[in-house]
Amino acid sequence: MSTAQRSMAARPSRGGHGQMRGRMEKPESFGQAMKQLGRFSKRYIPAVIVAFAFGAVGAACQIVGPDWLKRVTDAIAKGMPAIVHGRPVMASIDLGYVERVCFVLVGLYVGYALLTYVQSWIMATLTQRTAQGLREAISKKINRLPLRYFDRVSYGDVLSRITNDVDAIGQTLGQSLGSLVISITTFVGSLIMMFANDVIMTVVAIGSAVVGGILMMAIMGVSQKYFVRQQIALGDVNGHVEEKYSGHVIVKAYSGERDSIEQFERYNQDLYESGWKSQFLSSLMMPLMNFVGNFGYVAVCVVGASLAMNGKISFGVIVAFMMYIRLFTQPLSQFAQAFQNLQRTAAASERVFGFLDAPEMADESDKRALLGRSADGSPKPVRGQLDFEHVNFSYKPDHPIIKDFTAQAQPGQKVALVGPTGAGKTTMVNLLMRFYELDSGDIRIDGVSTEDVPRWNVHDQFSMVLQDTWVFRGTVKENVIYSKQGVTDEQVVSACQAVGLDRFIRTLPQGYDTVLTDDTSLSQGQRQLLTIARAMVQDAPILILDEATSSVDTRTEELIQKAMDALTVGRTSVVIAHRLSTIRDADLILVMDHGRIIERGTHEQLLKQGGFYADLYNSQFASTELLA
Ligand SMILES: Nc1ncnc2c1ncn2[C@@H]1O[C@H](COP(=O)(O)OP(=O)(O)OP(=O)(O)O)[C@@H](O)[C@H]1O
Repeated sequence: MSTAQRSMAARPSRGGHGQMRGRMEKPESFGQAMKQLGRFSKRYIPAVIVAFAFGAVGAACQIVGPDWLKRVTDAIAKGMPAIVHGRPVMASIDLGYVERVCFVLVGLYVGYALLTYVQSWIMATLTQRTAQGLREAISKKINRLPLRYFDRVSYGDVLSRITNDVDAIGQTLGQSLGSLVISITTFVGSLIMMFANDVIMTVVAIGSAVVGGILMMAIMGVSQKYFVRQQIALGDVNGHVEEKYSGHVIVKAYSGERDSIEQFERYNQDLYESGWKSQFLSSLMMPLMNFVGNFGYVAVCVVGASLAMNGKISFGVIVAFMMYIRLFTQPLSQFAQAFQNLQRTAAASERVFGFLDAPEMADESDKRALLGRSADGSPKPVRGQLDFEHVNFSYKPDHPIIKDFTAQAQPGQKVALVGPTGAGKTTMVNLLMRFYELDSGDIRIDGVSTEDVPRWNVHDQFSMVLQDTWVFRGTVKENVIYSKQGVTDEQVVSACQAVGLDRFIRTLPQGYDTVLTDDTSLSQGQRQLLTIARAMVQDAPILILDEATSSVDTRTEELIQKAMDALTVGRTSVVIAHRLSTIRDADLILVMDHGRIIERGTHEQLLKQGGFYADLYNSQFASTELLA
C-alpha cells in the first residue's frame, strides 16, 4: 500500500478531533439526502414541528427579555437622585412597577429554559428513535442483499454504516436542527428588537459583529490548513504503527527497525508541527472573540452614552443593547456549527440510504418449500442426490469462472473437488448453496432445481465446516447449537464426545456453559472440532467440508479427520480437498482447472490415468515422504 493510500485508509473520518478540524464532510446532494432522511422518519415530522415551535417560542422569550430589562432600568434611573443647584433631589422609584417587570422577566427566563428543555428532549428522543430505526432497517437489509453486493462493498464498510454513520446521524441531527431553529429565531428576533429600539445603536452592534466575523474567518482559514495537515500526519503515524506492528516479525527478520524508526520519526515530526500550529491558532480564537465581544460592549457604551446625553435614547436602551449584542453574535457561531453538523448528517445519511436502496434478492414468497417436504407439506427426508447440469457462472460479466460443469452425486456419496488455487472449487460450493444465481445450467437436489425453491429451503439442507472457523461470543453449548431448534443437552454432549472435545470442555471453568471469549482461547484445532460438532448437531442431509489448511499438530489433524469421517456417514458430502491423502476413499473426485472439470473418477482410476491428479498426488506424496 502506498503512503497516500495508507493515509486515506487510516485517516479517521470523524470523532475525537473537534468539529472544525479536518476536512468538512460534504454530501453529494445535501437536499436529496435530507429528503430521504425526512421520508424515512416522516411519522416523526409532526413531533418535530411541535419541538421547533417550543424552541422558537423559547428563543422569543429570551429575545424580549432585554426589552423588559430596559424598562426596569429606566424606572430605576428615573427614581435616582438628581443634583439640582448643587443639592441632591430625591425622586421616587416606582417599586410596584419594578416588581411587576421583574416578575415578567423571571417568567420569560423560566419560560425560555423550560421550552428549550422540552425541545431538546423531544429532538433527542426522535433522533435516537430514527437512529434505532435505521439500525433495524440496515440489519434487515443485510439479509436481503445478494452476496454479489459484498463482492463490491467490504463487510467493514457495511459495519461502518451501522455503527459510525448511524451514530453520526444520532449525534448530529437533533442537536443541529434544534440549535438551528433557536439560533435563527434569536438572530432574527434580536435584529428586529434592536432596530425597534434604535437604528444607530443597531448599526454599531452589527459593525462590531462583522469585525469579529472577519477575524474569525481569517483565523479559521489558516488553522483549517493545518488541521488538514494534522489529519494526514495522524493517518500516516497510525498507518505506520499498524503496518509495522502487524508485521513486526518480518521487520525484525529483515532488520528493518532502523528504517522503520526513521520513517516514524519523520511522520511524528510532521504531526507535531501541524498539531502545534493548528492548536495554537485555534486557541487564539477564544481570546480574540472575547476581545471583539468586549470591544462591541465598549462601542455600544460610548455611542449609547453620547446618544443618551443628547436625549435620543434612554439609559435602559444601552443596557438592553449590551445584552442584544451578545444575543445577536451568539447565533453566528452556532450557525456554522449547526451547518457543519447538518452536512455530516447528510453525508452519513447518503451512505446509509445508498446501502438501504441497494437492489435486493428477488422476492421468493411465492415459491413453495419442496425440499424436505412432500406435496401435502408433511416432512419427507432429503436423500441428498446432487445433479449439476452444464453449469456456467461468472462473478463479473464476460469473465466466466465456471464453465460447463456437469456432475452427479448419489445419496450418501463423498464427492471431492480438487484443483489448483483459483480453479473454482469454492465458487462451486457457493453455487450449490445458491449464494449466487447461475448464468445458465441447473443444480438439482433430489431432482428439484434449487431455483424453484426459496433460498432458505436450500440452505436448510446443508451443514458446513469451513476453513475459517467461526466461534461467536456465547457459551460452548450455544456455539454448538447455533440456530438449530429443539436440541437437547445430551445431543450437544454426544456431538462433542464424537469429535473428542468433551473432555476438554469439562476442564473449562463452567464446562458447557463457559462463555467463549478471547480469554478462553481455543486452539485452531479445537475451533475446528467445535464447528464439526456444530455441523453434527445441525444434522443436515448434505455436508460441505472445506478442509483446513492451517497447520495443526498431527494428533489434532488425526482427530479432526476422524471427526469429519464420522460426520460424513449417511450424508452426501462435498469436500474441497487440499491434501489428497484425505480423499482416497471418495466416491468421486472431480479435478478442476480454470473452472472446468478436467478429470473425474475414483482415486485409483485417476492414478491409473496418470494425468493431472496423478501428478498432483505424487508431488504431494513425495513431499510428505521427504518430510517424514
Ligand atoms: N467474490 C468474487 N468476486 C469476483 N471474483 C471472485 C470472487 N470469488 C472468487 N473469485 C474468482 O473466481 C476464481 C475462482 O475462485 P475460487 O475461490 O472458487 O477458487 P478455489 O478453487 O476455491 O481456490 P482456493 O483453493 O484458493 O480457495 C478466482 O479467479 C477468484 O479470483
